[in-house]
Amino acid sequence: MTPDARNAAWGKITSLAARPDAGAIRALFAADPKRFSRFHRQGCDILMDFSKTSITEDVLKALLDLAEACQVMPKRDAMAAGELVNCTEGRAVLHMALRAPRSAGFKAKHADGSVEDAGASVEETLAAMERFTRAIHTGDIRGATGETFTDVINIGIGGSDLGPFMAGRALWTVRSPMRPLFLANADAHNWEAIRPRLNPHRTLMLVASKTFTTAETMANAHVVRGWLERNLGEMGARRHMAALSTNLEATAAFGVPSDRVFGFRDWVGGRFSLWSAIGLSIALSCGWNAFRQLLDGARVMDEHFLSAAPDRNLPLLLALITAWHVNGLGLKAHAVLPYDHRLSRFPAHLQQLEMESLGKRVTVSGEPVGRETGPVIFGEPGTNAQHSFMQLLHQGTTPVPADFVLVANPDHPYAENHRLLLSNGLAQAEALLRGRGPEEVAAEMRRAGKPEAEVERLLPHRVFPGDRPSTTLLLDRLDAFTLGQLIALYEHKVFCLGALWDIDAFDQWGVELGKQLAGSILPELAPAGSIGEHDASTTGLISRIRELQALKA
Ligand SMILES: O=P(O)(O)OC[C@H]1O[C@](O)(CO)[C@@H](O)[C@@H]1O
Repeated sequence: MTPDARNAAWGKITSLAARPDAGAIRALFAADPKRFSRFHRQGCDILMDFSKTSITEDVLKALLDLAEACQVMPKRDAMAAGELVNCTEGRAVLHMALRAPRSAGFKAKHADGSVEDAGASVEETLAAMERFTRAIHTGDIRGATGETFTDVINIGIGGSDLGPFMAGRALWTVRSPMRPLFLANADAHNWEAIRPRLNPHRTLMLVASKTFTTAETMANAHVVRGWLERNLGEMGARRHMAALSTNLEATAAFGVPSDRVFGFRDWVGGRFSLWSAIGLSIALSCGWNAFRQLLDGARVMDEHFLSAAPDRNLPLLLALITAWHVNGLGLKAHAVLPYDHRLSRFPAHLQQLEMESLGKRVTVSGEPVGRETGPVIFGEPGTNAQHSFMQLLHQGTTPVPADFVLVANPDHPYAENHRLLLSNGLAQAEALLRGRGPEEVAAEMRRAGKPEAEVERLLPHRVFPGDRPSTTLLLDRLDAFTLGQLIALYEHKVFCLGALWDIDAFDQWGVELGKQLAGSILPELAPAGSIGEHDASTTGLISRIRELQALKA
């Protein structure tokens, strides 16, 4: 497809979105009693209902034409073929290989022209992870003082924390084999809050870092290693360590025994790495079988993504809905609302997955994108979200599209609570759609006996505009298998958006400058450090922090 075809396809989206009724969702329901059946799809174990968006048959067709013009599916195939789709870093992108059997034949191409059998290293690492996990659980591997391990602390940040934390929280139950703890923040208050809950004799420390150079992770790793050494001695502490990394030299230099290092390859991006060795905390805390099922769930979503027709392809459709909202309707934020408390870290995971991937302003060839890219992603589990930011979604000036994740069957016996939860999730989506007009509000106030002056005064405040879009993902149950599907669905959505916008969704240059500047500011915060050249605000704040610290000293 030529750039002209792409521009024409984008132009079609713009013109459909410019129609005066483009955002009128209620009218679409009124005109079409079959709207739900027309605009929901089932893929694997996930039902996706996008009937509560303003997408019509015309819009859907234009969006699918856009996907074709932007060559989303050929780009998908290039990713699966191990091409260097992360072009700015010259890397293949093969998180799909992490959950595929070796027979799937994933091959990673490298910038030097060599080709790697991706499945081989995946198979080897998974086997090592399984042996280690099982040996820890049976007590064949014990701590320095002969006690079994009860707690696993994952020390990592970004993709080396958010994915495992999210999945671990979703799958862990009181019957699970080990208790997981996560140490991410450079702020040692994080460690101070965790430390009293840990017994050094029974704690296994995982240093999770793709690069093994991330400042926060290495600072925390030194702190926790120091704590273990004080309690168990230097050699004893080594028996409590493992590393999850691509940087084997650095893990050795840190003192992690080589049989405790679980590697992965550079074709695994940090925010896509929970399926790799980075997921070891999930296996240890929730059990090997749970981790395996998580991978299997992701694999079935991969197969769906790789084979389903565009019109039935859940990740592509989810991406196209976002493109409609962002590029058609100009909506620049997006809420994620899982109505399942086990998914409470899912929005945090998606914040990184989506915003680190899609927060880009130039195309793969370095030209300005020329249109909006990744929206701001935020979220909270329902019903907590309702008592937090939902006010803005209902009555704020700009619509914020939302994804509701509902789970039909819980894993607890409190059926009443679950009905309450689901009724709220459904009601929020319904309220966003239907709103509440002035007649309805006035009638209700009059029925409640409010004086006419009061009705008039409060009416504008109590009206809900409605026509606010949402998409609902409905799962029968949440377990490792369906969670794997859900996470992979969003990973592939991100890929499709990257392909539509022609950006590199797999690099993250935007995080570099802050890291470098922190490196120069660090010595300047020391009492005797000299302050270098900064803007006046930064200089003023550094001076003031030093003054405040001097007063305390
Ligand atoms: O696993 P590492 O190398 O410590 O990196 C942690 C995180 O830092 C980033 O590179 C930038 O924030 C993320 O992409 C990554 O997930």
